[in-house]
Amino acid sequence: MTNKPRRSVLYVPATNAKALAKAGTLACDTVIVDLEDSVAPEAKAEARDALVAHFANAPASQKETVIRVNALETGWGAADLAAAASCHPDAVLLPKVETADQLRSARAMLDEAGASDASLWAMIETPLAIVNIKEICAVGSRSDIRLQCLVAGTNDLAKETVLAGSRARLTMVEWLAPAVIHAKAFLIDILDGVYNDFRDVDGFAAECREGAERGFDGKTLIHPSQIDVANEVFSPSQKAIENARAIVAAFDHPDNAGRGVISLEGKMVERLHLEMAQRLLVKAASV
Ligand SMILES: CC(C)(COP(=O)(O)OP(=O)(O)OC[C@H]1O[C@@H](n2cnc3c(N)ncnc32)[C@H](O)[C@@H]1OP(=O)(O)O)[C@@H](O)C(=O)NCCC(=O)NCCSC(=O)C[C@H](O)C(=O)O
Ligand SMILES: [Mg+2]
Repeated sequence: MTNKPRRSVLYVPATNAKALAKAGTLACDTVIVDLEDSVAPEAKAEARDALVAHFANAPASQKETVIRVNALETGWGAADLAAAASCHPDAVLLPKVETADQLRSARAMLDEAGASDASLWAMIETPLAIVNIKEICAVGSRSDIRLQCLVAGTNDLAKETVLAGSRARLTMVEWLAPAVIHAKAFLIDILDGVYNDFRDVDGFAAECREGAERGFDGKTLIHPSQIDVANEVFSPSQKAIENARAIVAAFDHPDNAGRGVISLEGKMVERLHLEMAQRLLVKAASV
């Protein structure tokens, strides 16, 4: 887990030069340049060339940049990883991760290619990934692997599990709950999946709020119109910030020195709440 805000994480197909140029100007926290599902099989080589050209020419930016490669098991994965390594992104996102060995292999290839500064991210989007989530997180959180973020792949998970109908989102979050729990246990960030109906602003906002309540650190996005809502929902609210400041101030008061529990506005507040308040203020300062 880092203090980096990852409220709004926008996918951009590597083949879409116009969108790539635009992405650098947008208010999203992170951009994922995609070589995988948004690129047709016959355009994979062209996408790789476009990726390298983009990184060579893009103006320097403070925005976190991630490259999603094709799985190493495909015919494109190794060449994608080599191209990604040459771009020196902040992270490489591996799709369809199902075992810890896939993380070890990708880490070794990146290190060998001189990209040991890039961290790993992993898509969780198949039933086997959920089954193996503990091992994926345990190995991934080691300092020699540096798995920083899990990303829910809700389209692939729906395809694999044939989720459909009015309760599909509810069932989806039940499927994803083990990933959220293990991400928290191993201090790895976790991002919610995409909302395909990008014209449905209310539905998107509702899904963001639900994801935040369930413990996701941010939302993956497919369209610029989704950025502002995600930034707002995944930022600490003004009310939460004021409450956190009041807790910190109360514990700083000389009358409360050495006390483990105090009363604040009619509520019991313990030192664990102080830690939570401090963490929230750090997060608020980072966005
Ligand atoms: C979904 C889209 C194909 C829609 O594209 P389009 O019809 O061109 O949208 P608009 O005309 O409304 O675009 C308005 C302007 O915004 C720019 N734009 C659009 N999308 C992006 C973007 N993602 N990043 C940056 N800029 C973007 C357009 O260029 C227009 O600009 P301008 O003309 O200057 O006003 C398209 O949005 C799109 O391709 N989105 C990303 C799709 C993608 O990457 N999919 C893969 C990731 S999803 C996934 O695979 C998740 C996971 O694996 C799973 O299993 O769930
Ligand atoms: Mg997917």
